[in-house]
Amino acid sequence: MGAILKIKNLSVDFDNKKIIKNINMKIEEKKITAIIGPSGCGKSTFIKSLNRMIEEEKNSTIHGAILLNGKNIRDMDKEQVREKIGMVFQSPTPFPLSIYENMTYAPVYYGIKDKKQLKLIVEEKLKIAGLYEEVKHDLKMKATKLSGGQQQRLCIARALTVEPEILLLDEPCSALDIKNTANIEEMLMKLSDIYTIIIVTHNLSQAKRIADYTAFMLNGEIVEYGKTEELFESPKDIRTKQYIDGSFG
Ligand SMILES: Nc1ncnc2c1ncn2[C@@H]1O[C@H](COP(=O)(O)OP(=O)(O)OP(=O)(O)O)[C@@H](O)[C@H]1O
Repeated sequence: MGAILKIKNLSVDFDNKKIIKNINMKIEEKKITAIIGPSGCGKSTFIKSLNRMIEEEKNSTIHGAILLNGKNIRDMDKEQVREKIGMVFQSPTPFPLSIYENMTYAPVYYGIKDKKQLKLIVEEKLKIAGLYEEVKHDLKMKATKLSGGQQQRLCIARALTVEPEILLLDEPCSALDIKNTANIEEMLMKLSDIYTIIIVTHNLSQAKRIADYTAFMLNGEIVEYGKTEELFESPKDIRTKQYIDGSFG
C-alpha cells in the first residue's frame, strides 16, 4: 500500500486572509488519519479542501495541488471527486426522506434503476455501518426519526453507497454520547479495511484509539504528522507536546 492522496503546497485564503498555509502531506491508503488541533486552526477548511467543498465558499482562494491516485482533483469533475471522496459532517444530516430513500438517493442519481440492485446496496451498506439489524423492518420510516447515533451511522452508510475510496469525517462524534461514539469508532476501524479514512477530531483519546496516523495542525500549518503512537508518545515539536499535554487548545 502507499499514498492514495498527495497534498502539495496547499494554501487556502478567505478574503486574502491565509487560513491554510502551504500544507504538504501524503495520506496512506486504507488507514485512518486523524487531524487534531485547537479550535479555529483550520481543520475543517483543510478537509473540505480535499473534496473541493471549500470552493463553495465564495470568498475562498485555493493554491497548490491535491492528487488522488496521482490525478489532480482540479482536473476532475467536482461530482466525480465527491463520488470518490465522501464526507460526513459533525451533526448528522439525513435528508427528510425515508431511510431507504436516503440510502438510494445517490445510487439513483448516478443511474442505478434496478430495484434488486438498490435493495442490495441498501442492505450491504447498512450492515457495514452496523445499522441494518436495528432498522431492517423500518426502512420506510423517516430517517429524521432515528436517534442521533443512528442518524450518524446512516449518514456514514449513505456516504458509502457510491463506493468512495476516501471518507472524510468532520468531528462525527461530537454530538454523540459515549456508547454511540464507541459504535462509530468500532465501525470506522472496520471500514478502514476497505476505505481510507480522514477524521477531524477534538478528542485526543479518540485519535489515539482509532487512528493509524495523526497530524497536529496549528494556525493553518501541519506542525507534526506521523504514526499516532509516536506522535503521542514522543512528539518531536514542543508545540505538539504542549497541545497533547493540555497546555493549550
Ligand atoms: N468562509 C469563510 N470566510 C471567512 N473565514 C472563514 C470561513 N470559513 C472559515 N473561516 C475561518 O477560518 C478559520 C479556520 O476555521 P475552521 O472551521 O477551518 O477551523 P477548525 O479548526 O475546524 O475549527 P473548529 O475546531 O472550531 O471547528 C477560522 O478563523 C474561521 O473563522
